[in-house]
Amino acid sequence: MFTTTVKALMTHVSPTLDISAKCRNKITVIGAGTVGTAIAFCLLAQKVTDELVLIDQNEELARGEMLDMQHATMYLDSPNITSSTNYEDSKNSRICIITAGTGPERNKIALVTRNTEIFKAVIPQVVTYSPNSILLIVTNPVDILTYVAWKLSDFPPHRVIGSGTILESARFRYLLAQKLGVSTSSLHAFVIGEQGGNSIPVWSGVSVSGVRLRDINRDLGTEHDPEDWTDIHRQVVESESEIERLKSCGSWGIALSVARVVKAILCDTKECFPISTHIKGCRHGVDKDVFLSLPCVLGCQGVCYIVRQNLNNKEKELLQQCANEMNELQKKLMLE
Ligand SMILES: NC(=O)C1=CN([C@@H]2O[C@H](COP(=O)(O)OP(=O)(O)OC[C@H]3O[C@@H](n4cnc5c(N)ncnc54)[C@H](O)[C@@H]3O)[C@@H](O)[C@H]2O)C=CC1
Ligand SMILES: CC(=O)C(=O)O
Repeated sequence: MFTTTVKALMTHVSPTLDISAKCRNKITVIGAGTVGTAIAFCLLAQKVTDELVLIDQNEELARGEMLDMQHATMYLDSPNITSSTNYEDSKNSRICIITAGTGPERNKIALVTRNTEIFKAVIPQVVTYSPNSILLIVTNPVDILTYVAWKLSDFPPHRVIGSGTILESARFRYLLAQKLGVSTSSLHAFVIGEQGGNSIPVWSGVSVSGVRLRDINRDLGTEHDPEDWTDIHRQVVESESEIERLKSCGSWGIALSVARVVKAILCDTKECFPISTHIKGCRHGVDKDVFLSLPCVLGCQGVCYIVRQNLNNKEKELLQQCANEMNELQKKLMLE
């Protein structure tokens, strides 16, 4: 390992540490496509990790992305970046982020089936080499694939997280902030439930500096609202297809969102994010083993708490409906 030149240059003082004995923030990103690479780059640029592994079945792609990032390491405090097709290289990761998947597919059940097959190849390998890791699923449809990852890994639910509606919530906050003329950090607003068209905007909780907009406008987010604030959620839902039309797939929004989630876990910040989690038994009347988004407090163990939002009856009803539909779809996968 130590070449003659290295030995001549430095005196070796400490014993070489077993890799697992080091204090680690090792992150593995599986899927070195557009989204996986953007996530990897954000993690490095924001100095969330200094040890990153890129895994993809396409060896050349992963290597190309690795080299490109390695060439920037002098500006990134010299992180350790590797690429591989071999999961052994992901050994002892703290967090494994899964973005591996197939290309766009309009038929949801066909997409779920294809990506479930990919997960059957990926998840057991991740579990073998990083049995104590936290899984962070990004591949779409993200909620049901988070369930698939939970089933295949047999990890406790707090260690299986889906990016869920984190991006929808960021888009919601951005558009609300634009309309209100305040910064995104000055308002609170969540989109919960299932990622995509069935997502639920929690209008009853939208607030600026603690002032609830519903206390000012009782019809906010309803069909009776003359100001038509619901249009904002419509724009949130349409963002995915609009970006897909314009640049094939969004990457920066999801990448920065995921980087914040990873930082919350590694640094045990207890920050709150709308992410996909096992919501059975939360107090909104869901009794199915489904993964949907609710605001969660994240720390070094993964999901520490699910925040009990004061949802109104309509919002609870939509969440329960989502859970029932998700459960029906899950049965078709026969993973029990
Ligand atoms: N949850 C969210 O909010 C968002 C989710 N996504 C999803 O992220 C996923 C990735 O998107 P892109 O990066 O644009 O796709 P992409 O096609 O650019 O990358 C996917 C990568 O997965 C790799 N892959 C496929 N099967 C594999 C296997 N068995 N083992 C290892 N690697 C494998 C492919 O070689 C490819 O490089 C998609 O499912 C997309 O819908 C994208 C944006 C936001
Ligand atoms: C691709 C996707 O999930 C989105 O842009 O919301």
